[in-house]
Amino acid sequence: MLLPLYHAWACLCFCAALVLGGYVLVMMYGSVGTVRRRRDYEEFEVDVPPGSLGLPVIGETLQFMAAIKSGRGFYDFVESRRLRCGRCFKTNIFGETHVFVSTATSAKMILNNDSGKFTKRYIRSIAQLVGNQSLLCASHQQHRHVRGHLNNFFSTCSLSAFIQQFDVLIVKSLDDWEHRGTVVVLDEALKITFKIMCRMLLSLESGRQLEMLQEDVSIVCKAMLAFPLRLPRTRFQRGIEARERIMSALETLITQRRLARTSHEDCLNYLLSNDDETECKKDPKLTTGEIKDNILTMIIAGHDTTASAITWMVKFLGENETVLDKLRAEQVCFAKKMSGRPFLKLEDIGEMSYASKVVKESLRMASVVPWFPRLVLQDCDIEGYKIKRGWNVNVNAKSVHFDPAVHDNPFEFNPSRFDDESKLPYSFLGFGAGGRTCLGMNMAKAMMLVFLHRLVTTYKWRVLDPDSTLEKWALFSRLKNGCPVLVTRLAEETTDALAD
Ligand code: HEM
Repeated sequence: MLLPLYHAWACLCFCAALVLGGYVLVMMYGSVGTVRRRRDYEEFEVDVPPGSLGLPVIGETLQFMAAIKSGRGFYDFVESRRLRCGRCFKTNIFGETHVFVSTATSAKMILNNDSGKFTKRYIRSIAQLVGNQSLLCASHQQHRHVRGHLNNFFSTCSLSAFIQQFDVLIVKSLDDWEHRGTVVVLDEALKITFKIMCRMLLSLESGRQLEMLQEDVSIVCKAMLAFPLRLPRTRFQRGIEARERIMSALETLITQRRLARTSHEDCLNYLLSNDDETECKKDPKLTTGEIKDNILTMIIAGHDTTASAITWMVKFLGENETVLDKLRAEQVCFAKKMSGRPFLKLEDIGEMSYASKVVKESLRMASVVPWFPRLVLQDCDIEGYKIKRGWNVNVNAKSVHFDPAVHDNPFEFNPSRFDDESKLPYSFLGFGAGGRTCLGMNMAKAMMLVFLHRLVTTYKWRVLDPDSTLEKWALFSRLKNGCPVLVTRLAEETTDALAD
């Protein structure tokens, strides 16, 4: 998840390296002919994955940057090499060897990590922003400890308490869409998911405190894509300052909660309530530092991803009338069934069979987190090739999602492909897999389902701009145009007809 960020700031280094690159190239190899011989030699190595390491120093960084700049995203870069070299290939980006794998079997081996040969990449500048006790940066031991506590909170029973709150918030947010006519879905979804995350984590719903937090989180997110230069007014330094403000606001909130001993229905309350329990040597409570770093991590990891996923889902549905009709029929029937009961419950979500497949199919097609980077800790074999310690291996989720050998007609938006429960394991990687599977997976699915239910039973919409260009240098796969749609309220006769 962090590799794209690393590449973002590394691109600045790269520009400087470009100037030096030509010089170094000539100095190191003397002539272009020598460079060619080196590349030819690499291609004939038998036991390492195929693929070119490109030019000395700069590798294939130029091509990588061009793919990202094109707006089609990094997938183009990976896909052209996959077609040429096969499902396991190597390249060199920003001076490091990267191996890309795109089979469900390799995904299983790397993400499950039973051999302990892989670890999530640690990037110092990211750790400075989210905190080194964050799940994204913690050591193996600390990760297990923090994850254990958070897993308990994210269990189904906590989710059940939040469904109604999601629903109230979504109904309120969707209420004024019809008066606006044109709505940019991504902008609206970002507001909704930020509020939901802050409600669920800290019981913050509105007011100046929420606005300030949103501003600061956005500064931290932008800093993740910046060159990590700690000079006054640099983007990175502004991110560090925003982090400090967030930490201090969380510190105040935690102190107030401890002093007042008031109870709230939120994640912070859950983590602090462990304060009262007898100290357990095996699994001690989370420290204030761990709590603060991970609240920030969850806001960052949860709101942008879910908002992007919602946006793609609205686009795919808007462009696939048959699927939308089938979904609307399911949801309108459902709405009639629960008439008299104003808000949704966890059990309702469990009954939304087709809608759940729509969510899954949207995540497959969108591949919001397109690849998962890991660092190789020991030499190993993948797909019959030798992989060296210190290399990066990337599980290329998007290629698995679009592999015709795994998913029939992969470019068709067809939720019914998930009717068959016995699908190849690890063929759907929308939330990752193994010990690093998305912590908020169930929560994200629930948010998407509640949103979907309210949207399709209240509105019809038309996608105004079908452009699928990706936002450049965004944290996740986000639509550049944000998906503008024209919204109109559904006529009552339509919903009545569908329910009959
Ligand atoms: C549709 C929305 C979401 C998508 C597509 C998504 C996707 C992912 C993926 C693919 C990973 C694994 C990355 C890897 O293995 O390298 C991940 C990790 C993570 N996600 Fe999500 N996520 C979503 C929503 C959320 C939400 C709502 C939260 C809120 C808690 C969240 C918190 C996290 C955290 C903390 C991690 C790191 C887990 C760890 O390393 O142990 N995500 N997410």
